[in-house]
Amino acid sequence: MQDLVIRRPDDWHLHLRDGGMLRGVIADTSRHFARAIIMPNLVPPVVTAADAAAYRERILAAVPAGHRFEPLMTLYLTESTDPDDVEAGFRSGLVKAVKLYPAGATTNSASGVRDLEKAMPVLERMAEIGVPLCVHGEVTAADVDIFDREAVFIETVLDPLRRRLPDLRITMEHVTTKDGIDYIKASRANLAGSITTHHLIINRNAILAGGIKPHYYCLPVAKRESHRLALRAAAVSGDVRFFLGTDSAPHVDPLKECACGCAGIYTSINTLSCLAHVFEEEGALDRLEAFTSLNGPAWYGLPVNEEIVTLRNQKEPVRYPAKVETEAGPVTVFDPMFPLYWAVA
Ligand SMILES: NC(=O)N[C@@H](CC(=O)O)C(=O)O
Ligand SMILES: [Zn+2]
Ligand SMILES: [Zn+2]
Repeated sequence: MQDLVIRRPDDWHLHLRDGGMLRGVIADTSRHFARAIIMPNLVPPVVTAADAAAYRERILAAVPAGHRFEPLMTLYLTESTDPDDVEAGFRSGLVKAVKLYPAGATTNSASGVRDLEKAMPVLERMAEIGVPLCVHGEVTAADVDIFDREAVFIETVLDPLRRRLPDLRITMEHVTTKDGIDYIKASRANLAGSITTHHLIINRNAILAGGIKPHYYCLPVAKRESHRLALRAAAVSGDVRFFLGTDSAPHVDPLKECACGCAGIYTSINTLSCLAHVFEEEGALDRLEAFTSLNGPAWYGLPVNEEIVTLRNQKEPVRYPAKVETEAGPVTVFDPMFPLYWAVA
């Protein structure tokens, strides 16, 4: 038996939803993670600081007694977001980042930004006062191949935006390509990237080979193997610009197992076991803590957690449920397709 002791992790990209789903999934995060950047893509989205304050209260009310968990709130950027509201929310400590969803890019992104020009006043204010912009980095043009959407976003949206507002701090969330990794590595400042658990484990074969597997479908969609290897290399490198954002995104099974299944993979419950497995495979267990617990706080300007968690390498595979039952319905848990031996003690 081998133990690995790390500072308690944070999740820098998480979907908790609301109501019965929130109540059903929150414990899987708050059991292991101290904090999480909470995605604002509810229906309707979290657009104002008042919305974020109310959502934060609903999250805290759902955290089980005895768990300590701090939700880090974000605002959903729209073409009519008020710069003063963002500034007031940020200065009060409530709002940690603003999230850019290109309209139609992903789940619940219909109210996202169509014309970035319209959002320039708020982006300028954010650059001025240091509010990070989290981006879902995919273009939505129908003529761009879905596997190229991240690379095209970098070239046509992200890079021009960074040249125009070099002081804007941008988190490229759920990076899925070597293009994204290389772009972040080449940047001098003000750019970082989060990487999900599942994109370190699956490539697009998981979705498409041997039958269509909706529980491996998420956005940005998993790419070919060379990209997965680039993500792994970045995650285990210790480079401060890369950190964990699980993008754990629960949907009830009926909404995934149908003719037009929605995007999202639920990993909160077994993420740390999966990550320890990946880092062990890469001979980088000593850098797991940087990825899960150090680099994210450094980027967001927050203290690292003082609490620790112990990961224990056990003989028997870790047991976790195939589905989480919530009041909203069953949610299938990410299956890495290999047994996990690192348990959170
Ligand atoms: N990642 C996903 O596949 N889905 C997310 C949205 C997102 O992060 O793009 C969701 O809200 O379900
Ligand atoms: Zn996204
Ligand atoms: Zn997400």
